[in-house]
Amino acid sequence: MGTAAAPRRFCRCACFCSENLYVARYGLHVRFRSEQQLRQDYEPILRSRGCVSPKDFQQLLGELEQEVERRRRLGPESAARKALIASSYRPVRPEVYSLLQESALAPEFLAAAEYSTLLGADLKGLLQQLETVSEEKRIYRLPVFTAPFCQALLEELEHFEQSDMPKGRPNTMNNYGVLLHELGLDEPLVTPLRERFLQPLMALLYPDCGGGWLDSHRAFVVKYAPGQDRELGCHYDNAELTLNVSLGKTFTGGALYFGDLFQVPSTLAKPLEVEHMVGQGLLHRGGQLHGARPLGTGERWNLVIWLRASAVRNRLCPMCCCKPDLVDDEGFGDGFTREEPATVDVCALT
Ligand SMILES: O=C(O)CCC(=O)C(=O)O
Ligand SMILES: [Fe+2]
Repeated sequence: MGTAAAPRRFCRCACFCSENLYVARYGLHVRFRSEQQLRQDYEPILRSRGCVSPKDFQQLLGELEQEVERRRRLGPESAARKALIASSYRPVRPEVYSLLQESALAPEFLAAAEYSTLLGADLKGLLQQLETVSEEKRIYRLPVFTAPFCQALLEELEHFEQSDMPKGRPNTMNNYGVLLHELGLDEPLVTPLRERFLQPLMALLYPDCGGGWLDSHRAFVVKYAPGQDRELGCHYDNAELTLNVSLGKTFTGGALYFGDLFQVPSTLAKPLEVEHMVGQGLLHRGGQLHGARPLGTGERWNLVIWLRASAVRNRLCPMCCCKPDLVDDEGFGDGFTREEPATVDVCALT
């Protein structure tokens, strides 16, 4: 008789509360453990970016302390929002909450995923089904959803955005947007998309970055509009791999730019500019430095899926670049696990 496998517990790395804190005013990511450490590590660069007076520094310190506190509370607060949304939010497009159907996916995406599952499929063959945006940076593009599905998802996200429901924000760099798991879209939409379609594709495209070992994700929508967020600073994702799908609406500007991998010391002197194409998704390595140029006109909504492989990140946390210091977390946490993923699910065979 088979016993249902216990749901896996995911963790985050303790560095979440001390590393990579974003200070928008000075366009800087900092490590923050104490005032003394902050001064020691960042005084010259902060000064060069306009943090000059003692008052400036005290203000920065206060903001960092607040950000650390916010990060500490994030897990439980997110779970509470999710529960409230599940009990009292009324979707406008309920069909996007039903289990992902192939009819929601672009034929090109289906074909590429299907090809990837074939015995004997190889990278060369798969590349014939995708657009190579940059061979050197290993950035690829392909249509992901059908136009009607994009439209339905966008309507639903906008309806939620305008509702009075509490909203968690994607990250410290985006103040607008939606976390898909809080909305209840992980189970019907993002997890099946990852497991059935993205996994085989990523296994061929990025076998060396955990593409064949994806076991969790963090999915969110970023929104850029006049008077709201308009651009995104240069960063790398807390993910092994990323899918970024342009959902619309109509807009100008907002192109993505890509530099080198964050581990490579470089100056971002000649980044690669990549325009969005509505309905299409870009695939890139999470560690590839990137950002978004300012929006010109209109509104830009993108679905971003940070794909994670515990087998890779358990060895080295991409945020602190050390062996992760594991802390139990809600849901997928930050994709770390205490055990390695099993190659064979023995439980399911008993
Ligand atoms: O603005 C975008 O489309 C990129 C978003 C992004 O890179 C991120 O949220 O990690
Ligand atoms: Fe990103």
